[in-house]
Amino acid sequence: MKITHFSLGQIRVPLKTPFKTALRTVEMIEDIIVTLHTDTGHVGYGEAPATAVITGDTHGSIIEAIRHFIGPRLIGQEVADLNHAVRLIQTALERNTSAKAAVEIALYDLWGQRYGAPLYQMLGGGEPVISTDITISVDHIDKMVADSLSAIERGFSSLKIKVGKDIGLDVERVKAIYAAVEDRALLRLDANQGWSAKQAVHAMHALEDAGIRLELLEQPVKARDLKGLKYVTERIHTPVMADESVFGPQEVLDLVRMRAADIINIKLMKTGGLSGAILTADLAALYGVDCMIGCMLESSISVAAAVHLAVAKSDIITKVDLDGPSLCQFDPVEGGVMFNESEISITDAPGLGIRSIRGLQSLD
Ligand SMILES: C[C@H](N)C(=O)N[C@H](CCC(=O)O)C(=O)O
Ligand SMILES: [Mg+2]
Repeated sequence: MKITHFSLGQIRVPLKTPFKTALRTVEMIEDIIVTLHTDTGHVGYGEAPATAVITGDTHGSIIEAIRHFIGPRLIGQEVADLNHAVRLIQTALERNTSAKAAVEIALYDLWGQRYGAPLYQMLGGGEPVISTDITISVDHIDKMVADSLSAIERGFSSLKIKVGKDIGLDVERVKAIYAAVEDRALLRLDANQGWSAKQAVHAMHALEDAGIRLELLEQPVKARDLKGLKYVTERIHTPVMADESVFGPQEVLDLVRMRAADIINIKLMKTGGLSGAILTADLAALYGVDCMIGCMLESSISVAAAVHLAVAKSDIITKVDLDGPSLCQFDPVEGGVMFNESEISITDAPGLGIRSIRGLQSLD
């Protein structure tokens, strides 16, 4: 099975409710889709969101990176020579992790199809069912409480509460949600870099002293502020997770050396795809650092790849934040992974199992 050509497209999927974090507000997923075609008639699909505030990737940079740097290198490559093709992708240009991730995902999709097996089996197997949390956007307190209760009614037992907008209000937000939810869901906080280290410690002490038990606090301080992250980690009881501070293996090593956080959030769009995510997870495991698998605002194309990885690495990846598809008004994918609110399951279909993508607009 050889890659003959590639094509680029875009999907637009409105969100059920605006996604609001300390970094940005988004109402629609508008991701770039890459399709790899082969001489056997098989197609592989990948997806990249333009999360400029985190990865630096824009629609323009993703298209340019794939069209002129990464895609042409894959023409004529044998899918079975996976490691060689991955190397071509990863060395095509610096950074551009979302563009690399999209192409890698499409390649791994083909790799599974080449051997007639679902991707998770190719990656080592596992129980093909996982459950995800759901994000509660930062908003007025009443709205966040209502959104949390509605998520519980939809069957979610783990809520990722976005904070980081206003320190005083954030404490009140979490207290109100905690009281309303009672013990029906586990709460995770994500400040998306919105606090200073001192503010984070102050806020978390206020919550901990009030008897509020939280599963973890994600990325309280600026991405580059590893000293600040360490300052927070050393002073609060709640485990601290690094997200924007850790893209791949290099940052895992920095984090481990400094003992700056307890957990890391692995995302395919930060690692440049599955190969980097596997390396990152294995390295974290070597140092006893717990892992979450997360996503950006992605639909069920690239999130499917993360699901396959989560299943195959469930011994290392113990926390799941793959709620992108649950935030969408509709699923643009025919086939593939089944997203049913908090429950995510994988069928026996080879690769990612994607049969077609609805509403895919060509960019060629
Ligand atoms: C969608 C996911 N639950 C999430 O919250 N991801 C964010 C970044 C998403 C974005 O801004 O596109 C995170 O973990 O920080
Ligand atoms: Mg985060």
